[in-house]
Amino acid sequence: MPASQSCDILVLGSGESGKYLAWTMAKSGLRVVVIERALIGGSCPNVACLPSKNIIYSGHVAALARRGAEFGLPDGPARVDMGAVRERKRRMVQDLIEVHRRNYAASGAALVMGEGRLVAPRSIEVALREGGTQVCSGERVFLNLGTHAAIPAVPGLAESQPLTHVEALELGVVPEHLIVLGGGYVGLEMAQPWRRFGSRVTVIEQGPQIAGHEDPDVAQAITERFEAEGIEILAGVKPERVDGRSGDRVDFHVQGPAGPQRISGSHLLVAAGRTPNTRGIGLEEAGIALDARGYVRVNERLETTARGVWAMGDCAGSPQFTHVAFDDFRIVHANLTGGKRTTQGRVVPYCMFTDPELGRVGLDETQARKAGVAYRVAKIPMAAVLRTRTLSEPHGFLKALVAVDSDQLLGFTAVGVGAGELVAVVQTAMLAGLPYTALRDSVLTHPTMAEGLTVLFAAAPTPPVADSRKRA
Ligand SMILES: Cc1cc2nc3c(=O)[nH]c(=O)nc-3n(C[C@H](O)[C@H](O)[C@H](O)COP(=O)(O)OP(=O)(O)OC[C@H]3O[C@@H](n4cnc5c(N)ncnc54)[C@H](O)[C@@H]3O)c2cc1C
Ligand SMILES: NC(=O)c1ccc[n+]([C@@H]2O[C@H](COP(=O)([O-])OP(=O)(O)OC[C@H]3O[C@@H](n4cnc5c(N)ncnc54)[C@H](O)[C@@H]3O)[C@@H](O)[C@H]2O)c1
Repeated sequence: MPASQSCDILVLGSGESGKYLAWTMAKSGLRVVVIERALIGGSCPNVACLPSKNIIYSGHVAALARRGAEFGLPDGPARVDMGAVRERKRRMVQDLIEVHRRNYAASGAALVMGEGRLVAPRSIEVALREGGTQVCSGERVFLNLGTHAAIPAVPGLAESQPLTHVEALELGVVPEHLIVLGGGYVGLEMAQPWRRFGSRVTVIEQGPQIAGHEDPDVAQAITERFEAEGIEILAGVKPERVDGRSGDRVDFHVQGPAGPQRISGSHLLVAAGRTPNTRGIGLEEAGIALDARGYVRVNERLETTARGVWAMGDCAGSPQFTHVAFDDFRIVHANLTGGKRTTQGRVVPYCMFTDPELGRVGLDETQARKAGVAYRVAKIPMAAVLRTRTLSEPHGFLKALVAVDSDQLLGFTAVGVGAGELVAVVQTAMLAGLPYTALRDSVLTHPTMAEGLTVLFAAAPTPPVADSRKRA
């Protein structure tokens, strides 16, 4: 390997945006180099979305097995073999890595394994994994650095060597009592499978509710289901101190509404937000400005403050979803090839893969009120969607916000089975500019979850009905 090499396109980080840019540009004939320190393909296939959904599904199967008698089968085995659960996940991850390797080979993009550090705006020194260093320079440089789990400044927390999602997804044992710090996406998605594998689980959340970015009825529906499974939720508590070591014994001291409280567990998982991987790698020295939270400062075309340098995905402060990181790639690619795309106004749906799932697109009530947008609400319980009766999964609700002075769809929230798939249906209608009545009046297949949208939108109050409207 040469001690230095130059190329047309130099990508630091092989995450979702970086790898697609690399493969696409290499296929168009450009010389492309990608520098990656550890995760071929980035977080999503290795340590985040896909392995977590794999483990979550094992938890789902365990929960169903325990409900076997309800479905006319003898009770399933109570014991879960965590080694086998982990093995299924590892096989999937390994297969995905192979798919990535093949994509690199087929595209012609070079993958250099090592830790990169900017030594000039468009030059990166790589501490190679195999030993030694190499300097790579690019005509254009693309940062796709991602984030890692933040460790809040709670006394004793770092010393307790808590698990993050990375280590939790590699657990080969069922913790006796898992304490989860943070009741957001990662905390909630990770709390439930371990409960289903047999752990006692306690979630500690400093905000007044779990799923803090959602309407209170969403948080309430998820809390009810979690508590029904025996997950203990402590919301609105202030973490004060941690004693002990995760994997052995941990004493978590919090200040709650009823006074001080100690939660003792065997393992501690931190799921309290993310920190960008931008520090200590020469970005600011190379003229690439960071914002106050350490994310790379970019404009709506994802250009950084240094000429010829772009940032994409989580590290650029984009909404932290793989589908957004992918769209960041599309925006940059479009602009490099004569198009004019920006991050402005894009519709970003998401799904939290708890059971019940939470799917959302557009505004919820809290956001609409805050933005001063007048709306009417259609809301039905999931039990009104007949498909949920066939599945014995009647929990949750569907809720849509529709404009007061038109039939425009403003937003949609689904809590329940299949929520993530339902969101795509409403999102498509929103992107097409369809009125809500188009979904209400469609002939949708019976009995599907999507059919529930006809029931939901039939429940939308028709203006003018003064007392069924809500105004900001
Ligand atoms: C547990 C968990 C579950 C999630 N589930 C979902 C989900 O279901 N759906 C969803 O849409 N989103 C999910 N997310 C969010 C999603 O994983 C991220 O938004 C997405 O992976 C970000 O992609 P990215 O390309 O920005 O960064 P990443 O995929 O993190 O890629 C950055 C890459 O840069 C490399 N790197 C960093 N610094 C250097 C350096 N100095 N030198 C060399 N290489 C470097 C890293 O090793 C990494 O491979 C989840 C996140 C977590 C933590
Ligand atoms: N299904 C998905 O799409 C999915 C899944 C996982 C993660 N993600 C992405 O990853 C991002 C990060 O997820 P996350 O769960 O780490 O962050 P988050 O922001 O979603 O949740 C963190 C939670 O921890 C709480 N918290 C922070 N500090 C605390 C403290 N000291 N004590 C108690 N509680 C504290 C916050 O109030 C918040 O509720 C998400 O915002 C999301 O974009 C997406």
